[in-house]
This record gives sequence, structure tokens and C-alpha cells, in this order.
Amino acid sequence: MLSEKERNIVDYLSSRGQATSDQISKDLGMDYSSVLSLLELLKSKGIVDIEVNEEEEVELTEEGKERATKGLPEEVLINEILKGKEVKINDVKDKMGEDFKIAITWGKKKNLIEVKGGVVKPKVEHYVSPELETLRNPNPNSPFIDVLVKRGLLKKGKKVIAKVTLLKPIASQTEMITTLTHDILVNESWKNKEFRPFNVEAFPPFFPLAKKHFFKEFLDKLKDVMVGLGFKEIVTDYIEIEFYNFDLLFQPQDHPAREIHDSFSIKGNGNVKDSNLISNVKEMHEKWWKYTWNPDISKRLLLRSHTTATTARTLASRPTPPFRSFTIGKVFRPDAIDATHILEFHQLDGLIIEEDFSFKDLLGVLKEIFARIGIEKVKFKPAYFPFTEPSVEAYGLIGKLGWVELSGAGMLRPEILEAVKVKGRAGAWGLGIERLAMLYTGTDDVRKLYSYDIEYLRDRKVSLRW
Ligand SMILES: N[C@@H](Cc1ccccc1)C(=O)O
Repeated sequence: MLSEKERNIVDYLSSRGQATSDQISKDLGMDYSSVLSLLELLKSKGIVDIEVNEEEEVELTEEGKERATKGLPEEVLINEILKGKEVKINDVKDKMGEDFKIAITWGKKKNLIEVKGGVVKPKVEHYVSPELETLRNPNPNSPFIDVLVKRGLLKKGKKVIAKVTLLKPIASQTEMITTLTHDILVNESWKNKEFRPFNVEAFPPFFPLAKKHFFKEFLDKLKDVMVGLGFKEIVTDYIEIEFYNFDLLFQPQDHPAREIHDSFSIKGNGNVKDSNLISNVKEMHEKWWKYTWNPDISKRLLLRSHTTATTARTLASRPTPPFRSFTIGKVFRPDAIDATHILEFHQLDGLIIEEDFSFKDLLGVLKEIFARIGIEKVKFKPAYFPFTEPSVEAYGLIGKLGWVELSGAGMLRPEILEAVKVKGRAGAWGLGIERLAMLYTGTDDVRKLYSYDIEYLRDRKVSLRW
């Protein structure tokens, strides 16, 4: 009843009684995942007992493999470049290329060299690093593991190890057929042999397939919803000028949201080419906010603090109604990082311009967008945004969480439409994406949306239903 490979494992075990999957794979030269599935088979036949454990494993990275043969950069520096004599720092740089910095940093840290007045002076004649042995022969208990992991030369991982005990000795037996071939049929050799039965419950080898990062997949699904509703995607840069992030959006220059601690400012200035637009915006601020508008402030650079800046740029391009656009992208705000706050997050902003677009139409569109992501119950509360009037906050009823704030929205102020000379009426809204993404992907910490832990990513599933 045993295949040739199963037989080999049983023979191997009968001489020792017990072994681990690791030993079996090494000693019999068999692929590790097939050893695991063969052991499952043997277990299902009551021949062995297995106890599965996970063990820490250390593995060389590509760089680690290279260093294991050539030596660590600080060794190369001492033994091959300096050879007991001082050498000009520029010569060392030329000879060591990319490894120069690593060699100098570790050379200093380990007190092997002194760098002074443009020369590198060795403090030792020859050097063999204590970590090298671990690198050549990785052993998870070595005291050098952490430093080698930190230097990117080793990776820690987990390995499934099965401890196997042979339950009953098996007498040798006639060969079994595992694969039926043309020859076996033609020469009728199957007649006096047994067929190995298939075990449909054995674990197959695991082949992970590549897939999109789940957060990216979520963003793409939201895009599909917007495109499906007839919106055109517009993408603009993260680096923005205050003009589009604030001024064109009717935010006065002394508005608290413009203060230094509420956005990330960037050195330097940008420009607005459209001089008519600049004078319209100046007029709008001076007429309604009653202060002297300073064009220099509007030119300052910052990382955009909302994607409504993209909406502002879209408006400045003077779209002709009927017009629908949206943008999804990163925005940046200073904050303390924790499970619900990060400094860069995503927003989706939308814009609709129509000849007689109404506030009710806007609420209808928002309800439709939310319905398409599975949120059927929506309510609106009055709110304030400098660029919309009337303004609302939209809340959605989400299972056990109750009413969750989803979006800010409103009718764009006529002052803004006047400044960009767009005829018609416009609705706009902006919503934060991370919280929705956490809800829809069952993520409890916003930082995990940016995870690159492969095991974690493998198990994520994305759907537009919460
Ligand atoms: N930009 C606003 C949201 C918003 C966009 C458009 C209209 C109204 C509100 C925010 O970040 O909170």
C-alpha cells in the first residue's frame, strides 16, 4: 500500500524510530514540501504519528551570501585595502565603491580604524569578524543573529517542522503503481501490482500567487465605483502651492488651518501662470474677507493637506458643464502617529458642475456612491467648510459601529465659481479613505494598511461590502 517515496521514508524511520521532517528531507534528498505531504499521507494510513511545530529559521539574504564568501566590508578594508598601512580616504573610496560607507562605519564602531585628516589609519594588522562564522553557518542561537539581521545580511523566518514517530514497522512489500503510464497498460504489468490510492485529504504543497496589495486593491475598487458613475479621474501632484490648497478655495490667509503646524510646508515658491485668475482671487478675498491679499503667501509650497486642492486645480482649468471629476490620492497633515492616525493618508474628492445642479442632487449623488459600497443608510448634518455653502457632513450606518462620519460636502461657493469664470452650479465633497478601508478589510490598526509583511498581506481579502 505504499509508494516508493513513502517506502523510503518508512525504511529511514525504521532504523531510528523518530526523525524530523528536516532530517528526512536532508538525508533522503527530497523536496521539503513533498516530505511534509508524504508524512501527512503516512499519518492518514496510521503508519506514523506527527507533531507539527514552527521553528525560527535564519536565512542569508542575497547580500549576506555575498558577504559570507567575500568577508564583511570592514574585513575587506583592513585585510585587503589597508594591510597595516594608512591610506588616503579617497583611495579607499575608489577601491571599495559602494561598500565604502559600510566599511568606515563598522570599522569605526568596532574600533578597527581611525579617520583623521583625510586618511584612514588601521588600528589592527588583520581582522576576522566574530560574526563571519554565523554568516557562513547560520544558527538561530548565535549571539550575532540580531546584528546580522540589522545589517540586512540575515532574514528571520518560520519553518514548519514535523516530528515523526514510526508507529508500526512495515514489512517490505510489492512495488505499487503511482502513475499509470502507456507502457504499464501495454505490457500489462499492472496485473500483478497494486495501485496506490489517492489521499484527497493530504495537504498539497503551498504555492502562493502574486496579488495586489490589499489597500491598493481597495483604492482601485473605489475608483471603479466613481468611473462607473461617470466621473473622470484627475491626478495632480503631492507638492502644491497654497494658492490651490487654500486661496482659490476661499480660505483667508489668516485662517487657522493655514498655520504652520497644520500642514507640512516646503521651502521655495511656486507660480500660477494665469494672471487673470490671480487678480480674480485677490478681488474675491479683498471684497469678502476685507483684508489686503498677499500674492507671496499664495505662492508658498506645501504638501497638500486635502485633495480638494486637486478640485481647485480642476476648477482653474475652467471645465464646461456638465462635468464630473474625482481624484483619489495622498494628503499630508502633521499629527501624532497611533492606531488611528498617520501623517499621510488618502482622500477621495469629487466635483460635479451642471447648469442647475442643486443641493438635493448633491445629496442624491452621495447616497448613490455610498449605496455602491454597501452603505444603505445615510444621514446628513449641517457643517462648515470655507469653500462650500451650504455644507454638510455625511454619516453612514455601519453595522455595530453605528453612525460613522464619512464625508464633508457642499455646494461650491459662488465666489469661487465667479473667480474661475465657470458658469453653472457645483457640488463638491471629500472623504477620508483609511477608515473605510479599515472597515472593509477588517484592519484594526491604520498602520497595517501599509504593511509589507507578506504573511499578513497574503490573508487579506478586499470587498466593497462591510
Ligand atoms: N477638504 C475637506 C472635505 C471637503 C471637500 C469638498 C467639499 C467639502 C468638504 C476636508 O478635508 O475635510
